[in-house]
Amino acid sequence: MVTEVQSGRADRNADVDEEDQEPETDEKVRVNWRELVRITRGHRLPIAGAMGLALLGGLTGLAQPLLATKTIDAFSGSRPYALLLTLLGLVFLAEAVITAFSHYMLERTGESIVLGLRLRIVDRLLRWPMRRYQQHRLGDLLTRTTSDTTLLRDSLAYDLVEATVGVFIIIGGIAMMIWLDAMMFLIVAAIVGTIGGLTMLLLSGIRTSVEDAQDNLGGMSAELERALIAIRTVRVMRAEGREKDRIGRLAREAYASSLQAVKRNAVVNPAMTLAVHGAMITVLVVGGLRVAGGGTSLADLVGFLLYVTYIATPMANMFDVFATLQRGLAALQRVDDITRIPTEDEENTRPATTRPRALENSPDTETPAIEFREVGFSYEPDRPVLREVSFSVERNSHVALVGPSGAGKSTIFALIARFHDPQTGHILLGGRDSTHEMSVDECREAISLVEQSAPVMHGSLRENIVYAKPGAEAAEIDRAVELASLEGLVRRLPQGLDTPVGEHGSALSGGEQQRVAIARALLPRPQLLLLDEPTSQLDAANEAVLARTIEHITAECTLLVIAHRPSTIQAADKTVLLNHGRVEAIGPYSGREG
Ligand SMILES: Nc1ncnc2c1ncn2[C@@H]1O[C@H](COP(=O)(O)OP(=O)(O)OP(=O)(O)O)[C@@H](O)[C@H]1O
Repeated sequence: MVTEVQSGRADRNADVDEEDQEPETDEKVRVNWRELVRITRGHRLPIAGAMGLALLGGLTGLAQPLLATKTIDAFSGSRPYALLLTLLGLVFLAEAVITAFSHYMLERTGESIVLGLRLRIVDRLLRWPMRRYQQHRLGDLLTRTTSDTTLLRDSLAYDLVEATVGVFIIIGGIAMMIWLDAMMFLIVAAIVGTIGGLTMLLLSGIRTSVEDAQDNLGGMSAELERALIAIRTVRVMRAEGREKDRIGRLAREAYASSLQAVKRNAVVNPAMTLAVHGAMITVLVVGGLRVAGGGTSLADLVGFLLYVTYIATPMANMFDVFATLQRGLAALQRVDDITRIPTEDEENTRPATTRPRALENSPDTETPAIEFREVGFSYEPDRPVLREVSFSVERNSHVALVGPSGAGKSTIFALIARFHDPQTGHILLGGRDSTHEMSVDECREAISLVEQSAPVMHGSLRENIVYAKPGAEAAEIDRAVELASLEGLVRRLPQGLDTPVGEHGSALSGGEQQRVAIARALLPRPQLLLLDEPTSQLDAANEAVLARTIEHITAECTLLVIAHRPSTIQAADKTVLLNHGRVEAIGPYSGREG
């Protein structure tokens, strides 16, 4: 076994060297319209269907000026026109129905694309490696999940609809205009092309402004979240005004960036009005002269003008599409930046070398529940937090981890929970190298963790306790409640286990919150419980309850506790004294530890 472990260590060291050469840069990959098209994958059938309908709608629309021309011709030539007029009415109706349906289909597709994107963000955010959460602010992540995806939805739904329908109408309109009067079309194209080109140039800056605005919005949410989480401190320190100024500054920066985008966007409508009116007046003047000179008929001129007005709206929309596309790209960029980050599973691709052996089934009761062998770890290069840490926790024993603040006690828990992997040495869980022979899931299945600031979540007491095992039976819940000495609390609460505990468990005392977390941790019957004892002063009654709970736990499973109370240390079978990341002493309680 030792040889196996040692060869594993060599492998690991080789991996470390490799990782050292590959620092975590997270280079920003600039997304482009191709990515925007890529996210429509899986929705292409409804898009194609809606496009088909849009095409049909466009064709019925295109037929209208032609039918109108024919009707005018028939009317002025005193020929029967009733049939033509009925046909024109029917085509109008058909266009309305088909266009409405294709719009609905495309918008629905936009919504479902964004739904898929949101689910993907949530899934990935919940699976990041732990260190990644330190690199991002919570408020900003929430903004990316909500506000950016909404922006993207608006852009996608709008762009998909307008661009699809618009392209067909414009192409058809252009074809008809060329067919009616090619020379006049060239004049229109020159006017619209020049104004349009200049507008597009101006609009391309919108993306940066929107990205800046969304970044500032994310920053603002993060600052607001910081203030609301620490609201008691904010109020007692009378810092409301300062917080308002800080948050307000980011809000104003978001406003300034948005204003940049708005300014650029403001040119779209006047530019298009200018292009369309310019084209119409030119057509009227040039066309009028040609009708007077006999170069073209009045009906053809009316038809041509109708086509100019007909494509005017989709043309104007195309500029809007370009602007919203820039917005969509800015939002997609921010979404892409966080979904590109590999999840914990994607980082830990190394397969378990052998099937893990469930600790409880292990015939070898001599193997320690957990063993550290010369473990070295640092969060940042050149700042070692743990150095050659070696100790073991025997099965069904109670070991206290003690040492001054910053000694590395919580880091030991983080390594056992596989939030990070050691850079050197080995951690053996039930005799197996947890880093090399077990998957993250398998490691976490064997342990439970009660943090010092035990998070009690919004919901009922029951929901909190059954968190790790939602299908737990009443007897199992009762057992966990009893082990955590919570029977008294459950009896006292008006709705018993179904009483809501408030946001962050605010309806419970600190000691009760800790014991709820213990009950939650014990419910799935872990082999090893990692308990970070509260440092806060507990009154004698609460201290006695905690001591009793710890006694109960040791009868159930192996306990490794970060101990701050002499009573917890004294009750332990073994004490590991940690100082400056090194194990300074191991042995029974000596009085030195507290
Ligand atoms: N996520 C992190 N990133 C960078 N450094 C960290 C991180 N977490 C802890 N550290 C550093 O690692 C060292 C050990 O911290 P750790 O939390 O393990 O100590 P501790 O013994 O549990 O302290 P305490 O009793 O105060 O909780 C400290 O110097 C701390 O600043």
